Amino acid sequence: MLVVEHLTVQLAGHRVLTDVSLSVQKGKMVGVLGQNGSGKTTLLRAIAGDYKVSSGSILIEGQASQMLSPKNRARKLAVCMQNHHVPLHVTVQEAVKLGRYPYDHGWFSRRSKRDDDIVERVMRDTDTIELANRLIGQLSGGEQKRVWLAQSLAQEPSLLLLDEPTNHLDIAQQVAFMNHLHKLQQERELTVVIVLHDVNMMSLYCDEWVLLKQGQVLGTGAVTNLTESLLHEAYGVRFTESLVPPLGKKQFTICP
Ligand SMILES: Nc1ncnc2c1ncn2[C@@H]1O[C@H](COP(=O)(O)OP(=O)(O)OP(=O)(O)O)[C@@H](O)[C@H]1O
Repeated sequence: MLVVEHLTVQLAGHRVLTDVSLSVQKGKMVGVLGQNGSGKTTLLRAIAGDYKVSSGSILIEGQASQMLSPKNRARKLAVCMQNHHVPLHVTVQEAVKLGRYPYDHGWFSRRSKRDDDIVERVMRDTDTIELANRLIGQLSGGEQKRVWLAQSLAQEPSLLLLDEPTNHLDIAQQVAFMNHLHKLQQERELTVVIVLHDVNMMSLYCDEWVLLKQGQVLGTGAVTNLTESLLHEAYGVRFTESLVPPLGKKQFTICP
């Protein structure tokens, strides 16, 4: 579904990503990990077509990302970055409707019944329907994040790129957000690439991981293959790993 091969990206004359390769199958959720400045956001932005690629290739459903028109790209992939633009004065419903822009035709295009149905459906799926008439500026951080997820889903993407979507959320809100995302991923066979700082959250919800260090891939694989020694190599911090029996998932404890 997504294939990145030997990707190198330079920004302001500095090489930020070097020879990055990864491939993500349809319907899988991949967690991108790594220290601050290791290149996680740059990788997402390069996949989203925001950055020029110095060398290598990015294929989305077999098509070169760079060759897609902005509207075509927006029908295939939706992006929710850390610094998501927040129009505080619009209602939740208006904000979600903006997600239908890839399907507009011309300047004065009218929204169809299908557009309205999709907006309603994604608002139900993300538990934002009750907030429909509230102003964005009056929502909590967690509620706002669910609205951005709804807006992204309104694009009907097959690929969703999320940059630290649970940042600044309390534990309950983090779990609620990840549960929503996981359910949607399963139900719609959504492919998700998600940047997370929380290794344990990644292990609980993702199918695979990619670990970056100084713009290069230190390792990648199924969640069960992530090890304390790789994490130590990436972060310089010691971890001990344990298996949570009912879930069959690894969790990592920091050893200061
Ligand atoms: N537009 C830019 N121009 C020049 N350098 C940039 C630009 N954006 C990022 N960088 C540099 O590229 C490197 C990787 O940045 P990036 O934001 O991708 O890291 P990150 O892993 O997402 O970090 P964080 O966890 O702090 O969000 C950093 O050294 C950063 O300073």
